[in-house]
Amino acid sequence: MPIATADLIDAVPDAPSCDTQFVHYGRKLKMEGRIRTVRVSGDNALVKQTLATPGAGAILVVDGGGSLHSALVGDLIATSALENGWGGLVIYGAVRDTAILQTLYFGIKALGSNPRKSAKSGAGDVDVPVGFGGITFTPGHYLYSDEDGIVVLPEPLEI
Ligand SMILES: O=C([O-])CC(=O)C(=O)O
Repeated sequence: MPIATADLIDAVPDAPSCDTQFVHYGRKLKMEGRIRTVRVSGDNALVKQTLATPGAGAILVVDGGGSLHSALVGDLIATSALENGWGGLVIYGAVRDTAILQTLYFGIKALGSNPRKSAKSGAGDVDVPVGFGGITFTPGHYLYSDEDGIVVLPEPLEI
């Protein structure tokens, strides 16, 4: 049973928790793992490319600038992430194909949805620190996410 984020914060009161309110789109509501990141603006080629590589249990945090104008992930990219061993997705932006996403046993948090697809130029950055909701998501740090929210620590808590 993974540690609940509320218990984690009680144990480490200074741990950063994300103020952004996300919607769960996948069936898996609890996820944890090392952080990897992508920062993009209305373009999801780097998201797709990154999630096509082995995830080794990492959580991909996608900083889409909070834009809900186009979807950064749909069912094909989410399925690819699941099949490549990613631990889950936190998307500061939109998804689509949500009826299918909710059938996947995979952690997918996003701000909302939009059926419009994103551009595919490949612009953006991979594995840079990104920030939203008052906290920084640093590649290599450890992320816990559940129904209550998201907490990050430099290293997983030893209990
Ligand atoms: O390809 C895209 O832009 C997103 C999408 O629809 C999918 O992942 O199925």
